[in-house]
Amino acid sequence: MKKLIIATRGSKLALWQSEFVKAELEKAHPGLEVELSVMMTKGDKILDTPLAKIGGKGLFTKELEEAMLRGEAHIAVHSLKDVPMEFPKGLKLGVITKREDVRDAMLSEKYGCLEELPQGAVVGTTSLRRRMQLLSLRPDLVIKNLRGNVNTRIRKLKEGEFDAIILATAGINRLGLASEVRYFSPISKEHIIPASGQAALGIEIVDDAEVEDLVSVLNDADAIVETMVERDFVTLLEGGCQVPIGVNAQVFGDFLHVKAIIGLPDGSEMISEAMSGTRADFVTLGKALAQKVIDKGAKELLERAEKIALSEIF
Ligand SMILES: NCc1[nH]cc(CCC(=O)O)c1CC(=O)O
Repeated sequence: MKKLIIATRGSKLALWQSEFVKAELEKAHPGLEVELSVMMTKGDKILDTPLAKIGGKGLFTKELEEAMLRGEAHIAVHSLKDVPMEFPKGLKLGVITKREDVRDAMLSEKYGCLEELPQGAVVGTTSLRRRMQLLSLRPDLVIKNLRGNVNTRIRKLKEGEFDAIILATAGINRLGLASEVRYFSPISKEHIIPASGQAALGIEIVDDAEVEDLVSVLNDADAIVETMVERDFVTLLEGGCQVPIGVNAQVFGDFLHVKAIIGLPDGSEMISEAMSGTRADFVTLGKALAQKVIDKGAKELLERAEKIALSEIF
């Protein structure tokens, strides 16, 4: 193969991620030409509705997948946390890359960190996972919806609509945006558990051995182990992004630890659990943790969370 085509969204973060993969592939395979094919997805067009209401995951990938299935592109680079668990026939998850910083972060023009936010401060996020964990720490906060790509969200912060906003540290670091705001403060995983797959890239590929072989140089063993555990956990809970689920696994040498939290969007009821094992347990640990929270009533709680999310919040 001489030329590999990457289907990509046009947002700054998507372009950064696709350019990164292009550069890495061209470095690993001298002589290979990699080209970006930029397209709009439904998720890029609908900017004013919370994602939980319009179907969430899949919204940002469908058009890219269609291009691959038509043979117009070979791969698509996604933030793994936005990648659905199942793929259309003919496509698969070919690569999981090394993770950036997995933590969420608080950005503000006025306050240095969560602890400094005054009573009743207005915090922007549309993620139910972030809303739940923020309100459980600080029930006094006022959570306001905030959509749009990373750059749009920072612009809205600077326009003064919010005292602070919450974004993934990975996106800020990749785009080099930390200096755009006065305060940028990553939030400890003890306070906010990140989303499944956060900070890794997932490369979706056409089911073709040559393509798979070319892109496989970007696989990261630790990221594969960690995100497998996280994705298994979410799959067993049948949680889309309409439901508040935080789950994060981390390997330390041969040791593997995972913790998760699920609950109601206002943080008033939550189930939180953790488990440890060895690295080799990565095939079972996510499922085992899911069973543990299911035994504590997680499915019923998530059903209530979903009803509340769809009816009351937005
Ligand atoms: N939901 C959108 C999204 N998908 C991936 C990232 C950031 C990068 C990453 O987590 O890999 C973001 C923005 C955000 O949540 O702040």
